[in-house]
Amino acid sequence: MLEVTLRHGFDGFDLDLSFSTEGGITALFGRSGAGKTTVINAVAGLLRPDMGRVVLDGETLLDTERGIWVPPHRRRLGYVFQDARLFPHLDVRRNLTFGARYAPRGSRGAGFDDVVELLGLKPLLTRAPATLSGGEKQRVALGRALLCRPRLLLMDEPLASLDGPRKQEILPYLERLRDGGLGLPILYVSHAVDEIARLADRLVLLQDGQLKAQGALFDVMADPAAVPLLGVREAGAVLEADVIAHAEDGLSTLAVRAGQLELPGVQAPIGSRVRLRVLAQDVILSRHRPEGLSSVNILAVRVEAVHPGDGPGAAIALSAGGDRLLARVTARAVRDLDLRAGMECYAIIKATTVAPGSIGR
Ligand SMILES: Nc1ncnc2c1ncn2[C@@H]1O[C@H](COP(=O)(O)OP(=O)(O)OP(=O)(O)O)[C@@H](O)[C@H]1O
Repeated sequence: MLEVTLRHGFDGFDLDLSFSTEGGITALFGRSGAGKTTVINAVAGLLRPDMGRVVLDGETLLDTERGIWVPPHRRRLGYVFQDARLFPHLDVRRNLTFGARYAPRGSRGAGFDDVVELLGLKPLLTRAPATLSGGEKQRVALGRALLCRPRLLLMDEPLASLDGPRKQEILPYLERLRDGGLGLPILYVSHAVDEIARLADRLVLLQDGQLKAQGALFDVMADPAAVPLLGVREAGAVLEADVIAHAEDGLSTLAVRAGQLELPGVQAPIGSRVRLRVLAQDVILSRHRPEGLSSVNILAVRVEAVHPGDGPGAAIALSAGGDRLLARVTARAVRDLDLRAGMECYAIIKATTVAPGSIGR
């Protein structure tokens, strides 16, 4: 749907990359200064790169070789930035209808009522921006962007200025947007791995202006080569699970491909599908099925690859009945357990976080 090739130099910084998306939410991840905003600006038309090509749904927005450059206001893109940038003198309703003015005549997409419903804006319509919380402001900014009926939504760190609880408040709305059938592709910049693990369908990893990995979220998150980029504490697989039962003691049973897991604090209803984030540092490997452990979350796995790190650690790519997992163990454990590709062993999962929502489109 979106193809991006860019080359651009600032003093002391060179951007040179190429990636494509396939709809859904594509997260652009990289540490500060990796070039994420530069990419967004080039796609938006706010930056004219030295060389590049941007094609959206078959329409060329930029092609430096052929001298094509569509100005920003003709690109039909929506933006949501870190700060909501609402018009302070207009109430929420008028901020929203301002967006609708920019919708091309006859364009298809969500209408006012749909957007108000999707983002839960009804109680806010008569409020002034100054009276809204940060999360509420971002919901209005998102609504305004949707009402322009863009072909692509660009979101640059939309949650970065929010505190933890406000972030949690807005995430379900972004999930609704992803799953709600609008079919609007989103390029989503973030340097928060938890946010990306929860929201993204695809992941593009940047470092120092270069592309380091791109692909389906499940694949990139479970790729041992991505560990240094994501950070050893944040790296870990994301997988889908079906909620099967909730027990009275607070544990819920979830099914993944390789078996069942018992997890606390699962709010999602029985029958729903959730995302599990399993940090690499929360996976322990054993050659034999362990017995008498306090953890009941043990899956039979096969070692796919052993990826030594620069330090004392190693990342181990695992297949759990087709789901991908990632474990981080010491180089000494690799030797002692004689971990090799193809080996069958057991993964003990110490902890996971659970997010509602479906993926796998
Ligand atoms: N207009 C500019 N002039 C000169 N250098 C720039 C300009 N814009 C960006 N840069 C440099 O390009 C590099 C990438 O910046 P960019 O804002 O794209 O990174 P980022 O990944 O979005 O970072 P952050 O997460 O901190 O926002 C940085 O080194 C930055 O200083």
